[in-house]
Amino acid sequence: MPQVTNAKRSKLDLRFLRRFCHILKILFPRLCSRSALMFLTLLGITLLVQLVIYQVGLIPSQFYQVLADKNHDRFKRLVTFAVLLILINAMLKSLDQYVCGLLYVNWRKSLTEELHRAYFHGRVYYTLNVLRQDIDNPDQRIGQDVERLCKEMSSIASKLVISPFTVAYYTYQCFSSTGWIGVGSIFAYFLIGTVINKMLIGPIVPTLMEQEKLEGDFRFKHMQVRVNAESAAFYRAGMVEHMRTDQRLQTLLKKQRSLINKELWLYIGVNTFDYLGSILSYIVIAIPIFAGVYNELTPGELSALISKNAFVCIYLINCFTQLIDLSTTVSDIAGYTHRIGELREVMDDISRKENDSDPPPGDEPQGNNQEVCSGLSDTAFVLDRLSFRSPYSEELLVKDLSLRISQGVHLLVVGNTGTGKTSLLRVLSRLWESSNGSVKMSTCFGPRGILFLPQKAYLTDGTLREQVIYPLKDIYPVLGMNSFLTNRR
Ligand SMILES: Nc1ncnc2c1ncn2[C@@H]1O[C@H](COP(=O)(O)OP(=O)(O)OP(=O)(O)O)[C@@H](O)[C@H]1O
Repeated sequence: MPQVTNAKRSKLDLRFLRRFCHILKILFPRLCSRSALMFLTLLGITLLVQLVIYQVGLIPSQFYQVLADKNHDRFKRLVTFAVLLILINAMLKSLDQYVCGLLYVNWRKSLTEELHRAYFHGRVYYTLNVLRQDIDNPDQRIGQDVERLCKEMSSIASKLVISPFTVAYYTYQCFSSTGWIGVGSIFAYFLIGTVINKMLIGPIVPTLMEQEKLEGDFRFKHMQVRVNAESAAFYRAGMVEHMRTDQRLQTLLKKQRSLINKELWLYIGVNTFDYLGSILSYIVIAIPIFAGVYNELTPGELSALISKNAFVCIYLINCFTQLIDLSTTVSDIAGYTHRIGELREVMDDISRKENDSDPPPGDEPQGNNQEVCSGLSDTAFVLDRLSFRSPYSEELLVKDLSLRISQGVHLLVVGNTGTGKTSLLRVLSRLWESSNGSVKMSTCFGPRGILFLPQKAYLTDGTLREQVIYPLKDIYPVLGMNSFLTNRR
């Protein structure tokens, strides 16, 4: 199987950016879409949170001053003000989490619906699940990977959206307090941290993608047992199914361990960066103090100033460390983006090929030669020197078959198992392409034309009525079926 875990495909590279931008276009279809409005609301709330946080951050320095002056009245007013700010902060942060939740649901809806549109278009779901082997677990990608991507993105949305503003504001504040040396050293520190983290994320993204594939394989095994529980029970196959399911679990756990091992280095990088950052803030503040810039201040004023400067420097470093802390989330997002991007690309490719080989809409289907369905007709199919083989095999199953299939004429196809009886129906219904010759379909698919009954009965969800009229959504206005092709032997 061509590996989707191909390292070339799964890095934080241009391909990732292209795929991510494509997903963003789906999440924000228009400038005034619901998601865009929610995003703007989030931006507003996060800006307010930052304003309040700034005020809260200045309170300790005011406490130093008030306590040094032993001013009782100002102390009481300051306590009331601090409690009020904390209450506002708590409310705004809760609102921020609430909007993030709504954004997540909205994004998941948009992305899943878009993937569904491509998946159920024409015969894409068949080709993807049965004939294409270059994409693993499409169901998991649509069901789980989309969910996780949207969750991770919404969890970092507010941090990312606010970071340009906070970085700009606290850079200015830090510059006013510590000058170029402070700001320069903090920026250099962030740059080094980013480069190291980018290097540490590198090996994680492909491993995460492999782990997601194995996760899908494991779930698929359980689904297989669930769907075929009765058949397995007739065989008394519990033991073998147990062994095979455990095997998939072991492979998955092995990959998870390897991922955790690789993540250890990233965690070490992130945590070292966090704690070194807190020391850096004091070094930055110490420089002007040792240089004698604040020599004329009283001890009380100096404590208040150190507290205020420490707050702005620590906050600027904190803005950067928060961005670096997002490394693990970014590596997850990159993995999911690649998996969803691959699925979209393969589905688009299948759709394009189907559109190229199918007749234009309105003209019902045909084989390779694109002849037009001419409505109701006595003849269903005309096969002219038709040859076909199974996918991935060079050996012809049927060679030069010429045949007319008409209404009222019974036709029995016989042959040993595996000789291509069902495959003939696959070619007639355009699930498989023919190798040579042509199939002319003179009537249409559906209750007024041709209906294929699959070899294995498919009972879908829904009422009995819905089962009977399947695959129609509603009863056809006038029932008139020209012909049925049944695959019963
Ligand atoms: N999805 C597939 N991908 C690749 N090869 C396939 C696929 N489905 C069937 N084949 C192969 O095509 C050949 C013909 O299979 P087909 O199902 O048409 O046989 P059949 O005559 O209908 O057999 P049976 O009577 O057992 O249903 C077989 O060798 C089978 O392995």
